[in-house]
Amino acid sequence: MTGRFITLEGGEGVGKSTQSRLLVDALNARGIDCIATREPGGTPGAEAIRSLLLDGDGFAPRAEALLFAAARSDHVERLIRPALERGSWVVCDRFLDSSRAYQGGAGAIGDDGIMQLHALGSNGLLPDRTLLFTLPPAEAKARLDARDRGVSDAIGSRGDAYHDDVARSFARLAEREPERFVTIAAGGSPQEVHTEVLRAIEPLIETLA
Ligand SMILES: Nc1ncnc2c1ncn2[C@@H]1O[C@H](COP(=O)(O)OP(=O)(O)O)[C@@H](O)[C@H]1O
Ligand SMILES: Cc1cn([C@H]2C[C@H](O)[C@@H](COP(=O)(O)OP(=O)(O)O)O2)c(=O)[nH]c1=O
Repeated sequence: MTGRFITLEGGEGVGKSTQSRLLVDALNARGIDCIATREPGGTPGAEAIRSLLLDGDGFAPRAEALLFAAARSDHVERLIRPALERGSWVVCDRFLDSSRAYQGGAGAIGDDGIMQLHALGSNGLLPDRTLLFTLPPAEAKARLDARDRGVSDAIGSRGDAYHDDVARSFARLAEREPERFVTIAAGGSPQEVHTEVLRAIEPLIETLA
């Protein structure tokens, strides 16, 4: 029996990490073995690549896309696939669709390029369900200001036009793959958003019965 693979996507500050924690706790409480992980990161090698990508001065667009794909490859091979194969569920804060939105749609690479890197790097692994959180930019910014006190990383600090493009790219992906994506308005309280998350995941839980 393989586990289920759930990813959380959206712009910075929409509440992905908060919802990831709530979801993993809820699944564990139902007796479902489940791990939380994140991208870029999740393994020692991928966390090292995360620091290169986010804490430095940045890379040329193709190198940036390759580094995200390389981090993902290590993460899939060493953590995600083994967990799924032993029957554990995996909840991942960002995954492939972040590369499609940030490097593919808003960046210079395009969707085909990102999907080619993913085919090579991670054997094309796709999530069973992807939750896309949406929030008006001003609300996301207020949450980020409170969390990070004005400090942002190499990608978060790109301008509003870039982040608007990212949001449009995410929306297009969700439109194109309605069977995998569920879009969740993230403006409510953490508990209200969590209720919507559980509603979106319920069909996967029912397949276990
Ligand atoms: N539903 C919510 N309403 C208000 N604040 C929230 C909500 N969800 C998360 N936050 C807060 O907003 C900030 C960003 O949330 P976080 O989960 O880190 O977002 P992300 O992982 O998408 O960047 C954190 O300080 C978090 O505590
Ligand atoms: C996984 C991934 C992340 N990113 C970016 C999005 C974020 O700006 C950054 C990861 O930071 P993260 O810590 O996830 O940001 P936040 O919690 O604020 O949402 O890397 C990409 O550009 N491509 C990718 O494939």
